[in-house]
Amino acid sequence: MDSSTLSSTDKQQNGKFVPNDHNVLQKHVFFFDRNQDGIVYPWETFQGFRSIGCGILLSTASAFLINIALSQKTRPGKFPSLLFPIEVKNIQRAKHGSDSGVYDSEGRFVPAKFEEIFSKHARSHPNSLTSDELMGMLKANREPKDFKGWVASYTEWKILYTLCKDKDGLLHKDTIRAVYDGSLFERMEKERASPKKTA
Ligand code: HEM
Ligand SMILES: [Ca+2]
Repeated sequence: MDSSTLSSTDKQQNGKFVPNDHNVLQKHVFFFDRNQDGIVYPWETFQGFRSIGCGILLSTASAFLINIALSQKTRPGKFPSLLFPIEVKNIQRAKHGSDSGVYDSEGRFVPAKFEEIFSKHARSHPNSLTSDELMGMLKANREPKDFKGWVASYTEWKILYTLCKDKDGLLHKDTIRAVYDGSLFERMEKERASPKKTA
C-alpha cells in the first residue's frame, strides 16, 4: 500500500496528529507543526524558529528553504503544492545523504550511531564536541559528490551549534540527544517564555 495514504497506523487524538512512537524523526519535526494537524506549512516553520530564539532573517530563510526542499518528498502524487506543506507522517522520506545515520530509513533513533558521534569525533572531552570536532564529523560523513547532503547536514549542525554551544564553545551530548526527538526545541521555547531573572 502507498504509505502516503491515511493508514490505520496514523494516530489521531481529538483531531490532532500524534507522532508515531518509533519514528523519532516525526517528533523532531512535529514541534514545528504549530496547530498539530500533521502538516508543517512554511509559516509554521517560521513561527517554530522564532519561538526557539532565531532572528527574523534566519527564520524566514529557513522557512522558505526547508519547506521548498522537503515538501514534495513527503507528499503523495506528482504535483507540487504551492503552499509547500510538509507531511509529518512521511518525514522519513525527506532524509538526505551525508548524515550521521542516527535516524534510520524509518526515522527511528539508532543508539549505536549516536554513541559513534562521540567515540569517533569527541577528542578533547568525551561528552561534547568542539567546533573543529563537529567539522571533522561533517567531513567524515560526506558521501562523494552528494553536494545537497553536504549542505543540508552542514546547515542542520551549524544552526544547532550556534544556538546551543556553551560559553566554552562546546556542544554537549545531552543537547544533541534532545535535538533528535525535538525535546530540545520544547525546552528552548519554554526557557524563552520564562527568562531567568538577573540579580
Ligand atoms: C532550529 C531548527 C532545527 C535544527 C537545529 C535541526 C537540526 C537537525 C539535526 C542536528 C539533525 C541530525 C542530522 C544528522 O543526524 O546528521 C536533523 C535532521 C533532520 N531534520 Fe532538523 N533541525 C531543525 C529543524 C528542522 C525542521 C523545521 C525540519 C522539517 C520540517 C527538519 C527536518 C529534518 C529531517 C528530515 C532530518 C533528517 C535528516 C537525515 O537524517 O538525513 N529539521 N535536524
Ligand atoms: Ca500544521
